[in-house]
Amino acid sequence: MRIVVDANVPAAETCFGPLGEVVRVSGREIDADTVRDADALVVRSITRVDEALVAGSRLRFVGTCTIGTDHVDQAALAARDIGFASAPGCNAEAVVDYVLTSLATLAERQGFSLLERTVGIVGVGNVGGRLRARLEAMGIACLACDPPRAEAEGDDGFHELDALIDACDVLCLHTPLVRDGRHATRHLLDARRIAELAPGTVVLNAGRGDCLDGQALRSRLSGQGDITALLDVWEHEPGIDAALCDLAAIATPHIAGHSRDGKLRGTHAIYQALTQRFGLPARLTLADLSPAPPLASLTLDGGLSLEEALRLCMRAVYDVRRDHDALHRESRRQGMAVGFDDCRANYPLRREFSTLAVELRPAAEALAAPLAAAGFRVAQVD
Ligand SMILES: NC(=O)C1=CN([C@@H]2O[C@H](COP(=O)(O)OP(=O)(O)OC[C@H]3O[C@@H](n4cnc5c(N)ncnc54)[C@H](O)[C@@H]3O)[C@@H](O)[C@H]2O)C=CC1
Ligand SMILES: O=C(O)C(=O)[C@H](O)COP(=O)(O)O
Repeated sequence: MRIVVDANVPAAETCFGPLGEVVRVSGREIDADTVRDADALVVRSITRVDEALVAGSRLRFVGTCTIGTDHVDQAALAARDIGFASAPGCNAEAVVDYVLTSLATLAERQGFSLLERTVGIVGVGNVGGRLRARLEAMGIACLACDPPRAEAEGDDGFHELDALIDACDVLCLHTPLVRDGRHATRHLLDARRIAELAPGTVVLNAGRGDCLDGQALRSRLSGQGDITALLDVWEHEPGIDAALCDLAAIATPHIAGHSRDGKLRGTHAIYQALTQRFGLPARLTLADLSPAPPLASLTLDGGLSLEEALRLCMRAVYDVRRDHDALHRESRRQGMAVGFDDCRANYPLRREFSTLAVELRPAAEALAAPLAAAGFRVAQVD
C-alpha cells in the first residue's frame, strides 16, 4: 500500500510505516500527480481535497488529522467510494489553552482582571464547550451562542449572537467554516456586527479566518482603534493581510491547536480509521506515541496572587507571545506567506496544560481549585 502523508503530520512513519510505503509531501504541494498511485492520503488543513485531486487516482481512503473539514469535498469522495475520516476534538484542549493564555496575556498588558470579564462563546462544540467548562470552573461568566445546538436541544442556555455582542466583554469565535445554509458562518462577524461592538471589546478568532470579515475588522482597528483583536486564523492564509496582522494585539499563524498532544491525537485517530478501512489490525495505542513532557511539575509556595499563579503556570507550559513574535519576525524576514507557513512547519514543541503537575505547598492551597479549573493537574505537598 502507498500512503501519501503531509510532511507536517508527526509520527507518520511510526504509525503508517508498518502498513505500507509512506511518501511525505508538503501539504501545499500535494496534487493529482502526487496521489495518482496512492491508496491512502493523510492530510492536515492546508490541502484542498476535491474532485480534481482524486479523479485520476486509485485512492480508497482520505484522512485529515484535524478537527476542521472545510478543505475536504466529502461528497466528491463519497461519490467515488473513497473512505473519509477526520479527527474530531483532537486538538480542542490545545485551542482552549491558547485562548486562556492569550486572554491572560492581554489582561496583564491592558491591566484588567480576566476573572471579572464576561466571555461570549460562539460555536459551543468540542472547543467552545471545553472552553466554557474551564472558564466557568474558574468563576468567569460565559454566554453561549450556537444556533444549530439550540435548534436541536432547545434554547435554554443559548443566546443570539447579537445578544452576546451587547453583553460580553470578550467574544471568542470557535465555529467551523460553513459556506451555505441557514447556519452559514462565512463572515458571521460581518461589518455590521463589527461596527456594533462596544468600545473595549476583545474579539478572538480561533475558528476559521473566513468566519470574520477581516477588512471590516481592520477598518475598525485602524479607525476608531477602540477594540482589541486576538487572531489565530485569517482570510487568505498563508498570504494574510499584513496590516491586520500588525493591528492585532496577538497575531499567530493558525497554531492554536498545535500542541504535540493534539497533533498526535490527530495522527492516531487517522491511523485507526485507515486500518479499519483496509481491514488491518491497529496495534499502536496513543500512549505509544506520546513522549514525556520536558517540564513535568513545578511547586508553588505562598506569595502569588491567583492571576500571577495562573499566568506563571500557563507560561511554563505555553507562552503565546513566542508565536506572536515568530509570525512578525518571519513575515518580515521571508515575506508573509512564506513566513506564515515556516512558523507552522517549524513549530516548536508545545505540550498541553494537563501535562503539568502543579504541586502546592500549604501556603498556596487556595490556588488548588482555580488551577485545576484552568486545566493543570494539582497536588498538595508539605
Ligand atoms: N485555530 C486552530 O488551530 C483550530 C481551529 N479549529 C476550528 O474550530 C472549529 C470548531 O471546532 P470544534 O469545536 O472541535 O468543532 P465542533 O464541530 O465540535 O463544534 C462546532 C460548533 O459550532 C456550532 N456552529 C455551527 N454553525 C454555527 C453558527 N452559525 N453559529 C454558532 N455556532 C455554530 C456547531 O453547532 C457546533 O456546536 C473547527 O471546525 C475548526 O474550523 C479547530 C481546531 C484547531
Ligand atoms: O484541527 C483543525 O481544524 C486545525 O485548524 C488544525 O489545528 C490546523 O492544523 P494544520 O493544518 O495547521 O497543521
